[in-house]
Amino acid sequence: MSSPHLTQLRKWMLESPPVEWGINQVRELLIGAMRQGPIPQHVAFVMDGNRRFAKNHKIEKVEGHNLGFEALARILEVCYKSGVKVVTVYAFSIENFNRTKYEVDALMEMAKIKLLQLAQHGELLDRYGASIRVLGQRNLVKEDVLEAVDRAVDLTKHNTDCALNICFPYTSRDEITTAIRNTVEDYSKPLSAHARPFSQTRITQKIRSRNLNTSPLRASSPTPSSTSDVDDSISSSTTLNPESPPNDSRENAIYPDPETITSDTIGAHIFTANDPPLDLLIRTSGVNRLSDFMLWQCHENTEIVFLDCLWPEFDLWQFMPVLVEWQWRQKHIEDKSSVIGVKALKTKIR
Ligand SMILES: CC(C)=CCC/C(C)=C/CC/C(C)=C/COP(=O)(O)OP(=O)(O)O
Repeated sequence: MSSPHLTQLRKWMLESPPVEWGINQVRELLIGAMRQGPIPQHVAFVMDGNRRFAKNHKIEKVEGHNLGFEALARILEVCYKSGVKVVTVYAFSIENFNRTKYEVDALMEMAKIKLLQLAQHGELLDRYGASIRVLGQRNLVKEDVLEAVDRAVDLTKHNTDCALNICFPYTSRDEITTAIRNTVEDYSKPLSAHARPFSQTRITQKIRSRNLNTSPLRASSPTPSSTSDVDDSISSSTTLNPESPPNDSRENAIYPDPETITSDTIGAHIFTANDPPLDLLIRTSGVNRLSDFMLWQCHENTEIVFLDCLWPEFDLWQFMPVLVEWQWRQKHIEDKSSVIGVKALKTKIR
């Protein structure tokens, strides 16, 4: 039998109700088995290889992207059912604007239609309590697409158990730059009277001034010290009068001290600030690069996995071995840290 006939026969068999039922049972069983172990809380996907898949199957590029969307819907179900809380996907890189107008328009149209479909006929998202969030440069997206995207976000915002982060249009460098810009903006604003942290110096001055007025030990009070007004969390341009209300005029303004900026400060401005740390990042299509995705989120224990299959082919069967390996490594990390913990305890006891 010729190959197209074989493909057709295979498709027909796989789609027949008893075979489909059997496959679904096996899927449920495998997901149930995976749930017995630790589950990554945050998984990211670079959904690569849609056009190559289209080329291999002699279909339109746009059809390849459509099949890519179906693969996303399938794997979302697997992830949420397994217990993953946040899924982040690279749907459109800022670099993708360099593709032909035809393809960019098709991808934008797809985002518009599919996201609304996902949110409106929300069996999948509502079943798992998942909300849609869109991360990226909104100002690069046309108004009509933005409206649809915002509507999809709005329709699912009541869901708080899980999340689908759609990076669109996104690059990590842009995300990090935005986070730094926002941090600088925050640090350029004077602290308002109520937002000011308790300054050690200010408190000391206040106590001293009270003592000067009321304490019988006034004469023995130490003379005002030479401590500066600037403590370790704020910087000021003038000396504070402890009794005067803080004044936010330009010259009296107190600014947050840039020395207090840490990676946590920048991290709090990153798009995924409130999400669990990224446990697993998977890229399909045999390309071993991050392509400016999740550069900030990848930490010392993020597992990065490159798979050869093309994104439209990606399903539970490709995901499961990755997850099992992640669980195995997790166990290894836990064992290692408990050995270190025991060693540290023994050293302390000695
Ligand atoms: C709105 C939404 C969530 C859409 C999801 C649809 C989807 C899978 C989008 C990915 C688009 C994209 C640029 C994929 C990369 O494959 P490629 O086109 O670079 O393929 P290639 O590597 O074979 O050239």
